[in-house]
Amino acid sequence: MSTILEGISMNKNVELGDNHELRILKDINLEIEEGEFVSIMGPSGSGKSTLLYNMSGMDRVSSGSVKFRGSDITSLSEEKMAQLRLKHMGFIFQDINLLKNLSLIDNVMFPALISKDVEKNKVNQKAKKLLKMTGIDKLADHNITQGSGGQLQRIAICRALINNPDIIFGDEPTGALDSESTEDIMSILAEINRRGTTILLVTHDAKVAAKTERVLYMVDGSIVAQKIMGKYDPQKQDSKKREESILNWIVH
Ligand SMILES: Nc1ncnc2c1ncn2[C@@H]1O[C@H](COP(=O)(O)OP(=O)(O)OP(=O)(O)O)[C@@H](O)[C@H]1O
Repeated sequence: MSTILEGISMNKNVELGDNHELRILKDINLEIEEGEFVSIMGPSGSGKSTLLYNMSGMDRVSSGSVKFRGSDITSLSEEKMAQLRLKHMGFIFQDINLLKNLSLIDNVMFPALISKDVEKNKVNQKAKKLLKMTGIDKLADHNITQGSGGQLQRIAICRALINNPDIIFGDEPTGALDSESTEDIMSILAEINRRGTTILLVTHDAKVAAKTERVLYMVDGSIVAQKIMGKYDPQKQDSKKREESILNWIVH
């Protein structure tokens, strides 16, 4: 397997005034392999989201570096970083952030239409295919007030997939959803991962982490432990057992 993303001695500090500096990430080294499905857990405030944003180039480390497929992205210009994110990365957040004045399918198409030289027809077809894959093709022409939280999160997943990203970053993508919608979203993400897209997500929920193949645990700005679970196969494995083993692992 080859490494898609590598963080090397990552530190993130913020100035709080009064000559006081908060160390949010402390010398973190992390490799994510192509095709992996990894979750980050840990107590509130331990630095999970900050790690995700620094690994994805949405934020910049204070020292250390991040490599995407072997190339250092730490010192890319804002414009080059934005291009890299647009072409190679997809993002899904707890706060879904869809555009109000666009239909749901136009929201999905939006990141593709920003790029130059795209054929709107092709993008439309791709968006329709994604809506079908996530089971919400009937909602294409609706607006965001006409979808449930779970449906809108599927739209957000389609939007994250429209440019065929190599890696998807999720910050609590199921955080605002009920347990049934959480299961649906995790099944969709597992399918996307099976088709080859790498996924790195932050979650508080052991049920969600149970569907991933490696769980990282952060405390106070450091990764203090990791649990290698292997890929989840719903035909062969009991997700409840995986969830319990994660909860036991966290306790111990
Ligand atoms: N720009 C900033 N300025 C000041 N403090 C910050 C900043 N960004 C993050 N922090 C602080 O850094 C710590 C880690 O934040 P982060 O959001 O990464 O944690 P988290 O583990 O994702 O938390 P949660 O699970 O509650 O979302 C928190 O104490 C947060 O308040």
